[in-house]
Amino acid sequence: MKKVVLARLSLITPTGMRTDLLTSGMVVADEVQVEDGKVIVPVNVPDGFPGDLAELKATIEDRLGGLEEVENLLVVLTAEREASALAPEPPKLKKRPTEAPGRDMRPHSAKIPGVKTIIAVASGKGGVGKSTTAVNLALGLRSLGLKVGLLDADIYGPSMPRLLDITERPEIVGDRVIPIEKYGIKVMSMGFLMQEDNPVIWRGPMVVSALMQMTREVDWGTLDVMVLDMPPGTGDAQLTMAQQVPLQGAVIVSTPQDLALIDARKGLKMFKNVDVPIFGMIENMSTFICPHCGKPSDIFGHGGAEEDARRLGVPFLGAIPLHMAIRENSDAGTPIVVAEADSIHAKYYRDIALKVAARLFPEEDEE
Ligand SMILES: Nc1ncnc2c1ncn2[C@@H]1O[C@H](COP(=O)(O)OP(=O)(O)OP(=O)(O)O)[C@@H](O)[C@H]1O
Repeated sequence: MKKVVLARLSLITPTGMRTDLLTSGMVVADEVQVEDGKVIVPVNVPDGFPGDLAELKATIEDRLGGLEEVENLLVVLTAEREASALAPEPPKLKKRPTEAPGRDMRPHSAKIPGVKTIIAVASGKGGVGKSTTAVNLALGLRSLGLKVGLLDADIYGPSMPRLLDITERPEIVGDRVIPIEKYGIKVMSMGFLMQEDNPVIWRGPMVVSALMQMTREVDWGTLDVMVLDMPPGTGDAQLTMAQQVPLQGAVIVSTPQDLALIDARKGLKMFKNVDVPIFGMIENMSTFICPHCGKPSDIFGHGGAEEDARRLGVPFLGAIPLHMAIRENSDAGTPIVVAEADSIHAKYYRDIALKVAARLFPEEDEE
């Protein structure tokens, strides 16, 4: 079956290219996944690709979709270069278009059907616990009775398969991917589509079209809120995501160390530049609680993010201590908000979720 798929791909020469998809290296045979009628085709779009991405995707879908054995097909466009360079309409203006704004002053047209609100969880640098925060925040929002989706857009190292212990692959029905449900939330991650030993996505920033596929071609159903776990950092890929996804707001995760705070400030600036409101900063790994004696120690200093948030005029959403139980539960794929729902740590996350929900749904708060 894979041979037939590859043979069909070898017959496609994209407009403006001299050679077919396989010869040009745009499709690498080992990266094409074929399993029980499910076919995933990652396409590496080269720098300066002369053709039309939508047309290319449609051609591949057309040629492969006609095969009897292909039940589900997903064509994922990826690129080695700066994501912004491949944006469908490269954003020239820093500010979003202002025509037909909603009551939150964001354009209606950009909304994803069924998805009421989207919030980004971002960090200025890697390893500060952004994904752990995103997943526990999502579950905290769920515990408030909201319908929640979690989109792992951290294409450099998608962590949701590990943090939520998800090993199955999502179903593809028609041309829509069905997100995986875990602990009452709907989850989608590039990590679900890629094999661990086949790190196609890690090679470089993903093109915007791949993110668009994850937001718009996934069957999210009805969501009150989608939590978007952004890639760490403030580069072009992140900026493009912040521009292309209709975000209601962003939260920035930082550790108390100065360096992380300097990076966090870059994150704040990035969202401000594209007119996305900052809901606030979260200080992660703030105080170390000794698992033996329960004594708190401020290993990295404490309160850095809180002071910084005050200075920068953005809300401080809360501090999460550095605690073994948080890490152990993360590693076991059972986030602390569900694993130890009555613990003080789960409460910290739920308190943050409450503040975020109050910003997302202010009108319901007023009732
Ligand atoms: N409050 C905490 N207490 C203890 N361990 C934590 C805490 N927050 C995160 N961790 C641990 O720190 C490590 C990094 O966390 P995580 O993967 O969430 O970071 P990240 O910022 O998303 O990383 P990356 O930038 O690599 O995507 C993980 O092992 C996680 O379990």
